[in-house]
Amino acid sequence: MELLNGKEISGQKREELSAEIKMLKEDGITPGLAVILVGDHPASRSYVLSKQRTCKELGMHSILTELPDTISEDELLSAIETFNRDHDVDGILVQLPLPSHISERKVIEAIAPHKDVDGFHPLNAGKLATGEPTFVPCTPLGILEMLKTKDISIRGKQVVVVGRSNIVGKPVGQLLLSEDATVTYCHSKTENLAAHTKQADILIAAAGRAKLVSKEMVKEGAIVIDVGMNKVDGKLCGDVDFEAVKEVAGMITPVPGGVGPMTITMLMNNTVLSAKRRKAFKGAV
Ligand SMILES: Nc1nc(=O)c2c([nH]1)NC[C@@H]1CN(c3ccc(C(=O)N[C@@H](CCC(=O)O)C(=O)O)cc3)C=[N+]21
Repeated sequence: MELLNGKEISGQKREELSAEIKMLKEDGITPGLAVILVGDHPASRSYVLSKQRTCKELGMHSILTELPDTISEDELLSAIETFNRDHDVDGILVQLPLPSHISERKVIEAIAPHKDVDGFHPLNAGKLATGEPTFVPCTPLGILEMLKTKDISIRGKQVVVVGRSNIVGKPVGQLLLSEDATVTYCHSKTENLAAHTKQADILIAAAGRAKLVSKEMVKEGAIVIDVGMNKVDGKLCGDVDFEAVKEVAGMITPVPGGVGPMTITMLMNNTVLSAKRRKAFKGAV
């Protein structure tokens, strides 16, 4: 078994990004990311701070707007609109989840699609589905980056995705389909889950259920990617029973230190991509 070390793979990618950022800055463009955090959920705050720290480390410009959870939907929408108009902001991220009185759909649709570095806007989701170049959600992109860095072949391989969320499950399947994988989606209503997961050359667990994937569900030598972020007894725990599954998997991502760091790196990647488009546009006028 080989460990797929997200921290290490992230480090290489961050060096590449840092060089690109340096070049953009020489041309007078500093990639800028605006993050909006509503409320003070401790986990959300810690993720957001980690995004801010990474921006700083890479020499990017970062803005954090913190709003109380009593804010109205309209006030949040107008904060987004301000960043839509701000020419120094290349990427806008509204940290999810949002308080229940605010519609996530409306908020995501308010972000200008060309600044939607999360890739959550329906226009960008549609482009991913039709195979047009677009902002791809950061976790799926991070998973692809890991597989490519490790020279893991995707073409013709059986990929099984457990989970069908709009932010991970659905887009990761579409992304790997565009890389010529054969993709199966499983979810909470799937009958005989293990029969499907046993077929996987690449198994992606993104269901949000601690230790859902047991050793019996994994084929010998499979690549196992764990997207789970569950809190169990105050400890972070993936969707895969790591200690057992590592005995059969060919490669496996740990939690923490696997997909999480890759997600943040690809958020930086998408913001740099957006800044490069800004530069191309600036060059054209
Ligand atoms: N609009 C929006 N975009 C997001 O991308 C988004 C979001 N909302 N809401 C919440 C989720 C969660 N998420 C994580 C990213 C990195 C780690 C991460 O780096 N985790 C580390 C450490 C975690 C720890 O130790 O607590 C690791 O896995 O090694 C975790 C979680 C992004 N999200």
